[in-house]
Amino acid sequence: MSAVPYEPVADPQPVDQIREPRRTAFDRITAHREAAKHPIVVPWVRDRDQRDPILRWAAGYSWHVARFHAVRLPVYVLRVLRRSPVGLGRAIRWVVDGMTDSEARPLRKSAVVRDDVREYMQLARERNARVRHRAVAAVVGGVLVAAFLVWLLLVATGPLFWAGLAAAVAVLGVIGRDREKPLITRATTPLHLAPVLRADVVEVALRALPGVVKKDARIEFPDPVTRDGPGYLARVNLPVGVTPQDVMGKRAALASGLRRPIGCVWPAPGPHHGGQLDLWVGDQDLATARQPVYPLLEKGVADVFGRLPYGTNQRNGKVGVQLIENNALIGAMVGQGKTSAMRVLALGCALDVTAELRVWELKGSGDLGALEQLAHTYGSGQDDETIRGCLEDLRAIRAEVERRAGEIKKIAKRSPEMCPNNKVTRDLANRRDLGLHPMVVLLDEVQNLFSHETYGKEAGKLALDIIRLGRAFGVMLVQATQRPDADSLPKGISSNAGIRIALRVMDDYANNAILGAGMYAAGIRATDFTVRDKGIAWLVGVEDEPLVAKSFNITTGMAERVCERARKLREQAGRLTGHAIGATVEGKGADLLTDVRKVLAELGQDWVWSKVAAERLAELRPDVYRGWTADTFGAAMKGRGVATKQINRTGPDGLRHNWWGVELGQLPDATGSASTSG
Ligand SMILES: Nc1ncnc2c1ncn2[C@@H]1O[C@H](COP(=O)(O)OP(=O)(O)OP(=O)(O)O)[C@@H](O)[C@H]1O
Repeated sequence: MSAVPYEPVADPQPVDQIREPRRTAFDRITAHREAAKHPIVVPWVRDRDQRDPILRWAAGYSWHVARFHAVRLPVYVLRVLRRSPVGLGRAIRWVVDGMTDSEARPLRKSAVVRDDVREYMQLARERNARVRHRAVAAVVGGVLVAAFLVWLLLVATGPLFWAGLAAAVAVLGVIGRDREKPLITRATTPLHLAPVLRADVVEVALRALPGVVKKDARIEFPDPVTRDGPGYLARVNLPVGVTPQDVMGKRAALASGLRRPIGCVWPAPGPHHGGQLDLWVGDQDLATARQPVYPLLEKGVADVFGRLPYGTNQRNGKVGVQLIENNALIGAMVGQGKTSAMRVLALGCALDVTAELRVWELKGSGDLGALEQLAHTYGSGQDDETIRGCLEDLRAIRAEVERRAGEIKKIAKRSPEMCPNNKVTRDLANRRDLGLHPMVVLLDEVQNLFSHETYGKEAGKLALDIIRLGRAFGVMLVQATQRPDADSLPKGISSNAGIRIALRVMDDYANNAILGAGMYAAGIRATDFTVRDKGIAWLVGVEDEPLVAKSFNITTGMAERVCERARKLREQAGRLTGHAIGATVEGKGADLLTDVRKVLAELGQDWVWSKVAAERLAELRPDVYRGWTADTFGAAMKGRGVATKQINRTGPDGLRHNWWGVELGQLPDATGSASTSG
């Protein structure tokens, strides 16, 4: 940082004695010229993502209201009929009362009792004048009513008569309505509307925080409280020595002082100095506020090198997460939305056809099952077999990181401009020949891996190596855990994760284990979230400052839809690999291993080269295997746990070749127990 140049001021003055300069017309014009221009059309009308949900809501709301009242129409008719005689009585009474000036009658009586002739005469004159005016109005009204009755009884026939009668009854029903019981039932009960946030309310709430603001300490509002998105922003200069973190640590007490739900109250450091607080108070609790739908649900693709859609913040603004060159750790108590948070990131990766996904959901719930159709490796379960599969995959990924490091080194030597800082770039990732595409490894309920008696230790070491070394080479680990303790989450793993996401956690230990040391003390507390706050998390490492966001709520059905679209995109781009190819085969009602056995039986051999197998499979079931190459076959077999190997045999051409293929002995036996080798 360069030093600020110092030039002595000719005539120094203490600043507190300088008078506020007078603003000239030029100053004011300049201020307007530099002023932020308000948009001509309100932004939500132009933004499809905001406009469509509002229009959809308006249509849905109108439809609900229309149906609600249509069903109750007969009840409304009965109510009006019942009240119409009362209405007739009321109308006659109004006329009589008006013509006799009944409202001033007590005054006239009082004047008579007091023998006050002058006052009585005065009141009598006023009554006569009033009654004269009212008589004119009554005559006009009476003529109109009489004309209406003549028309109704003598002229109107058929539907016109009934319509006229209904209108007359409706008017009388409305006049005779009971003030306690409305004629029309409400179709909705609006939410309690939050009161406007005022500076004095904020000040009272801040002063009431236990042990934060001393009595008589000054609290200032540099700007007036303003409307900011769906809430209010109060910028506060806290008393000297008090920090925003002191307030952030007492969010629940602050919410109590403001008389709002805690999910509406979001204090954060202000932009100008260390004692400034930006208090944003939402109209609605973040847990219940309406959220835009996942933007890539129906169309669009993502880029792992850019920001992947994650969710929305308190202001309903979109929050994206940049995974490339990062590793992510997600932690929370059971059932708060860890897997959903992981899934929303995974869907983004799925929609980048270049990204290879390796998915290990180590609970066995199938929550990430939608990704199976496009994942290079996939496992679901907490049994030893799945954990071992995951470990083997980590070994392969570790080796892949090594290979990529060598590849990058070669490229950097050959043409340094292609990989600045010795890192994978989008251009390098797009080149298939280099194999430097993004590789995203999802490990859900990772505590089941790291605390495994046999495989846990090695898995922890491999994961740590991958986290430390893989970033620059496009390999990223996204892990989720519900137990961030030392046994279940090796220390280096949490401290090396660049992106940390904490949904509701139990205590400060878990909070800091996921978000990083000191976060709880700094007021970044995922302990403040309640059971209702599903999907809401503190995110660290996504922006310069920690932020709160709610992940897009994606149901299993939505995830399936997105993944089906992603699989098609990958098929078109020829980017389906490994397990996904096997899954596609199964999706078309075939079983790869059974078909390979058939091919071997047809050939009368106990081995087959991949190239030959691909051709024979395509003849066997063209709808499933058409277009397969030796590589496709190798990847698909690997996805089924059978690695191809080099087989040195004489072919039908009489020549000997050492090509890749599989042997019958490698295939799992009929009972399904794998006898994998190679
Ligand atoms: N962004 C969200 N908005 C609304 N509801 C959500 C959101 N994210 C998750 N949920 C709800 O929270 C519940 C739990 O989600 P999820 O299975 O992802 O949690 P989890 O922490 O992985 O649970 P477990 O510990 O049991 O695996 C689900 O019913 C889901 O609908």
